[in-house]
Formats: sequence, structure tokens, C-alpha cells
Amino acid sequence: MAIVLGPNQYGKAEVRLVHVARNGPVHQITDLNVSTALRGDFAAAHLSGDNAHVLTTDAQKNTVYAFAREHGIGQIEDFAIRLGHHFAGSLPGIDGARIEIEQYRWDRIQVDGVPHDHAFSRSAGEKRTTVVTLDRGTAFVVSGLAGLVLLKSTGSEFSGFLRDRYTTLPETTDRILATEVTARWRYAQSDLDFGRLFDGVRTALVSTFASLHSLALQQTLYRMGEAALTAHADVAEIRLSMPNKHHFLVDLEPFGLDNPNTVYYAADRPYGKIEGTVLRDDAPDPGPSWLTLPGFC
Ligand SMILES: O=c1[nH]c(=O)c2[nH]c(=O)[nH]c2[nH]1
Repeated sequence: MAIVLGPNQYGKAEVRLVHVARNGPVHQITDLNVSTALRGDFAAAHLSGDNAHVLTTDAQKNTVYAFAREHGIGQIEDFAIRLGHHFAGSLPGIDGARIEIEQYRWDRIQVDGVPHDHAFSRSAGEKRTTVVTLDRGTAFVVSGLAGLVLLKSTGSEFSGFLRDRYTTLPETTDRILATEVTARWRYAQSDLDFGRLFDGVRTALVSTFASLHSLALQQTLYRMGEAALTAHADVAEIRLSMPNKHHFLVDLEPFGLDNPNTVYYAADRPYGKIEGTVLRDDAPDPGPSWLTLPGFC
């Protein structure tokens, strides 16, 4: 029996980077959380403390800031691909990299209906994400979003489900449907108009949630994924995690009141957790795209 070193990677996690593009008086702000991870031959560092092939995590952090200054940022996928190629291509002993970026949304403040040049308000919660994996010169791009909270006050029912001795849930033909979408989708290639595609996938998800008459959150999830893939040939696969944010009708009978789908209790837990993948049957090989990405089936 021998004990050996298994898969490993290392990098700087959660480098907070804010970039202000000052092209004249109207500024653009990009607010990111960047994590880097390098893969390669780091056996000596782990086995004997020989750091000759270790690019410090401090240097990785510095590179993120320097690249923002030297090249700007643009779309987060393009920034991640640039960083990944740099780490995985230019240094000995490093043959792979994974760059993970979260982008926080800022909206330009309107003053008396006029967009302000340099003042912004942060839109709560929602993040745009990307994970770019560089593997022997090829970039695998998985983009997504998190914290997208959606609700419809009708147009959702849930009935006809399996019943056993513990089933008490009443069937309903009219309920609130609410969820907080986490989505990750894999692009079929890495040379794309990522900003346009992000907007397009987000629109497909949101508009399908709104317009589909839902028979179950599972059906809504599938149809949202299907709409994203139908609209965008460059999206090979999408994985969705959608908690069912239950809204229960409050029993007002003790007070002599009816409740015609008007007064609800918004429960925060427990919640149903509906997760699924929608993909093309001829999707290209994902390679290491999903490696180390937790939280999806
Ligand atoms: O859309 C739903 N899917 C379920 O699987 C489920 N289970 C449950 O209790 N309510 C719901 N709603």
C-alpha cells in the first residue's frame, strides 16, 4: 500500500476587483469577484515543499489587477479566457487553469429621468457568473447567473401527483409559483459574443417562466432550459437549480374570513429543490467544464 498525491489545484480565491472605465464624463463600472486556480505538476510542492514551480497566489491576484489595467475587462468570459491563457500558456509546469468570475450588477441612477454619468445603485442579489477552464490550450466556458428571483401570482397549478399514506398536500389549480434561479450553461465554443448571449439566455429563461402555464416547477425548469437552447445554437447544455419558494394560503376561517388566493405566508424553509439538466443530444464533449463545480446533479 502506498499513499500518493491525488488531483490538486491552487490559486487565489475571491479577488475583489472594481474597474472604472473613464471614457469621457460617462463612466462604466465593472464589479467582479475573481478566483484563479492553476493545475499542473505541483507534486514537488506537495511532497517535499519544493516551490520552484509554484506561481504564488499573491502573483495570481496581482495579475488579475494588472490585466484589468492593461487590457480592460470587457465581457467576463473574455477576461477569464485572457487570464487563463496567460497562466496556462506562459509559465513552466502549469498546463491548466480555471478562472471563476462573479459579476455584480450596478444600474445607473436616474436623476429626474436622466441617467447619471457616474452614480450607480447596486441591484440586489443577482449575479452573472462564468467559469473558464483552460485545458491544454482549449478554453471551456460555462456561464450562468445566480440569485434571479422570480414569482408569478397565478398561471401555476400542481395536481395529479402520487399519493401515499404520508401525502397530505392538497391539489391546486391556482397557486403562486416562486423560485430563485441558479443557472449554468456551457457554450459549444469560446469565440462568441458573450454579452449578447448572456442577455439572450436570461431573457429566454425569464420570459418562459412568465408565459408558460405551469403544471409543476419541474416542467417549468425543463421548458426554461429548452427555450434557452432553442434560441441559442451556441449553448450546448444548461443546468438549472430552482428552489420552490413556497407560498401557503393562510387559513382565515377562524376569523370568519374567506381567502380567495389573496393572503399568503411566504415560507423560507423547508423548500422543494428542483434541479435538472437540459442538453442537445449532439452536444460536444464537455471535457473538464464541470469539474469542481458543485451544486448541480
Ligand atoms: O412544482 C412542484 N413540484 C413538486 O415536486 C412539488 N412537491 C410539492 O410538495 N409541491 C411541489 N410543486
